[in-house]
Amino acid sequence: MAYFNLSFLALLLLLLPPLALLLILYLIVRPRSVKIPIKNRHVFITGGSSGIGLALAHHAASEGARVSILARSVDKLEEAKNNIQLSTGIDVSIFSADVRDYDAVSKAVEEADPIDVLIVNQGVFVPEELEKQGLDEVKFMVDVNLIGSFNMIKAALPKMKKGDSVPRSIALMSSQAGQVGIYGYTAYSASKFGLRGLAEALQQEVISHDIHVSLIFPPDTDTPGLTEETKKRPQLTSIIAESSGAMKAEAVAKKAFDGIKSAAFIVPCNLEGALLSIATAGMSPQRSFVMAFVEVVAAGLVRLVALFFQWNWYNGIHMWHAQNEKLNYFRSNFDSTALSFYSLYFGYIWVAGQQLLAAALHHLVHCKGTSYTAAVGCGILWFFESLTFTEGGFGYRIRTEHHLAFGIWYCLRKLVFLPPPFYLKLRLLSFQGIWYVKSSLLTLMDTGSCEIILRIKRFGISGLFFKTYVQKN
Ligand SMILES: NC(=O)C1=CN([C@@H]2O[C@H](COP(=O)(O)OP(=O)(O)OC[C@H]3O[C@@H](n4cnc5c(N)ncnc54)[C@H](OP(=O)(O)O)[C@@H]3O)[C@@H](O)[C@H]2O)C=CC1
Ligand SMILES: CCCCCCCCCCCCCCCC(=O)[C@@H](N)CO
Repeated sequence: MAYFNLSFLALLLLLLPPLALLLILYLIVRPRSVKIPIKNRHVFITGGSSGIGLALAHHAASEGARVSILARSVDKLEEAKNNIQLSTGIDVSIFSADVRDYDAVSKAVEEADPIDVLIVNQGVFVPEELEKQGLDEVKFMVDVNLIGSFNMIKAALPKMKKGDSVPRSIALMSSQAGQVGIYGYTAYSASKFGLRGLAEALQQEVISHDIHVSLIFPPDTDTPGLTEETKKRPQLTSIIAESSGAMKAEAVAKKAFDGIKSAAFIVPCNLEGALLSIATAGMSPQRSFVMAFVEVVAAGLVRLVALFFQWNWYNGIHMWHAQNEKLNYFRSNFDSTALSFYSLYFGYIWVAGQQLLAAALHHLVHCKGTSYTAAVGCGILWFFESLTFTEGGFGYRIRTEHHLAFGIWYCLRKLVFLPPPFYLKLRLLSFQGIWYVKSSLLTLMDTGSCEIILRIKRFGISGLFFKTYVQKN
């Protein structure tokens, strides 16, 4: 009995602090939780003719809202209007305006019904390193994403304040790149970080009018905008952005509306987004006492996870540059016709030396017999290849086997000895592999002094291999 009482007491003592914290948070979180209705309300979406905005419009219509969309292209607006009407039977009002043009935006708001839910979603993104990017593009992103949002909100606010006594919402489409700066997104991230300042301050200004601000943070989302973007996105931007995966526009729209309806200030869209939101909670309001509890309790741990992400990203950036340096070295050496064979020859010796050194170091550090043998084996194969490169058949026989052995050894080495990000390293590896094959072929073709016969031959179960036979004229 006494034993039971004691353990009961211990349990109570253990539970008391978290329960007390929950209670305190329940009492203090501000602004208070509120529900924003969508059905029969007027939802106005900028950038509603494409991608996430279009998915938001569909979603709002399917929940029985009256929907208006604003964008520049009338054709795209008409098409969106017809699509939504066809699938939901809801009539959509369309407004053609550039958010950068305050007068045009005011006119649209004037013509529209009073707005209950304003979703400022328009956005443009042209990723590039700042050094290469034109200032016109920087200004373009800041103008459309940030100043355009100011124009829209400033135009809509007076009428929104005067509405009936039902809670209203202003939602802003940010991006996970608006929570953490990402390589290639200096201007884009800045424009989206700007929205956060706008939103935090605005919430304090409009709370007394029962208007509630939401900030939505999607990861990469499959939209026409993203398709365009990925055509010119720096490889590193993609590698880092991929840490958060990709979503469908409909899924983002669903998360966005869940957030808007519960008047959440921060609206993450996936698991990484939830982590990111806890890591960057800062001084943002939090209406949910449960989420507030998670933020308080998990803060230290999530910060640690964030630092691991940074570790991963900076390693990726470092490796990418190292790889690029090698690439440039070979490229510049391959350019000259006379030197091309020799540079390839020296290039291989150089790599062979590297491999042998790596193998030796590896052995010193790990003392693992098998990987040592494989590594040395590969190194020797590299070396042989470099010696026999200009001799024709022999070199290429070795090359085939060496590629297989090298590939397996490399994968094993990456898998066993180098922890995350495995996929990142594999990417760089395949990048390197493809480059080796491509550049050697290109060089040989460039010289014009040799005849190339490219044969694809199947080796039993080992798959497809490229064999190149070179003969000097
Ligand atoms: N796709 C993604 O990976 C992610 C996107 N986001 C954000 O989501 C939002 C929507 O992106 P997404 O759906 O991919 O983009 P899309 O390019 O597919 O669509 C953009 C929409 O904005 C409109 N628009 C663009 N410029 C203006 C302007 N100056 N004035 C008025 N309307 C304009 C476009 O119409 P028109 O050209 O006719 O004007 C279109 O309707 C953006 O704010 C973006 O930053 C956030 C995270 C990830
Ligand atoms: C505790 C820490 C957890 C960290 C998880 C971090 C994941 C961050 C990835 C950032 C992805 C940015 C995508 C931007 C997409 C976008 O806006 C463009 N496609 C343009 O539209």
